[in-house]
Amino acid sequence: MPPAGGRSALAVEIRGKTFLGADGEAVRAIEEIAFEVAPASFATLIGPSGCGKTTTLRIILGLDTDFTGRLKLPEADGRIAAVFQEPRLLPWRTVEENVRLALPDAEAGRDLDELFEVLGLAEMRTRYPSELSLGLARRVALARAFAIRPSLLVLDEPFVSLDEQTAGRLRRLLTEVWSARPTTALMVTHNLREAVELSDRIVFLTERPARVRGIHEITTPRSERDTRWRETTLSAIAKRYSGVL
Ligand SMILES: Nc1ncnc2c1ncn2[C@@H]1O[C@H](COP(=O)(O)OP(=O)(O)OP(=O)(O)O)[C@@H](O)[C@H]1O
Repeated sequence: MPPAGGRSALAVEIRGKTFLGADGEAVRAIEEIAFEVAPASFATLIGPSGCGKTTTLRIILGLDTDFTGRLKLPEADGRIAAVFQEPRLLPWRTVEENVRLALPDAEAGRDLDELFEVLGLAEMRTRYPSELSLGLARRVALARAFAIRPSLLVLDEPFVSLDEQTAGRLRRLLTEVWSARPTTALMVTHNLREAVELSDRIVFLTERPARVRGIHEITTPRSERDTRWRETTLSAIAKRYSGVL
């Protein structure tokens, strides 16, 4: 149990979510998704295309309130940071300005040297988004998310559309920056390898309308997750959840 008044888990209980489709037909996106993410741990949501992953994140972010169920955020008045597939940087602002704009006024002058350093952005602070590759722009989006010291970090496919080498480097950077500033994190991905590398807990969803198909816990420290461990873990998961690879 967390101490009274301290950080608590993210608890998600979505008992139903229905959209009204363009033709007026009801589209049941989520049937029943319930899971928890322990304080300062990293969880991943994985499931087939169109099963309701982004909808779940939008509900958690408060962008969609039309659902049945309830949510418990890690801190009632805590900050939530979101990293989307598109880095969403302001093109007329430098890298540093883009990151600082996310800070509350009282923290506007805060020292961000270490954060830029750990994300390999120290030399990029005066660049503009148009001068950055997608991989670099995603690093800036990560810097902006961590800069606000969020109590909850939500990531929607942050490595999609990158070549494997760039994606691998970004995953390692995320592990490093998150390990130095652990916060309760929930990521959506299609990529099980990515989930296995980063997560403490993987929540598998079914086809739409989404239900939780199973929850896989990973207790091996990230520093011990070498190639051999990854392959063994992936095949154990594939055996248990056929069709997820
Ligand atoms: N605004 C909307 N209006 C109608 N239907 C919607 C709306 N948003 C999502 N849906 C439908 O709800 C279902 C879940 O969508 P969602 O984007 O959450 O899936 P996803 O798991 O994130 O998909 P992907 O893996 O392809 O990113 C899909 O069938 C989608 O077409």
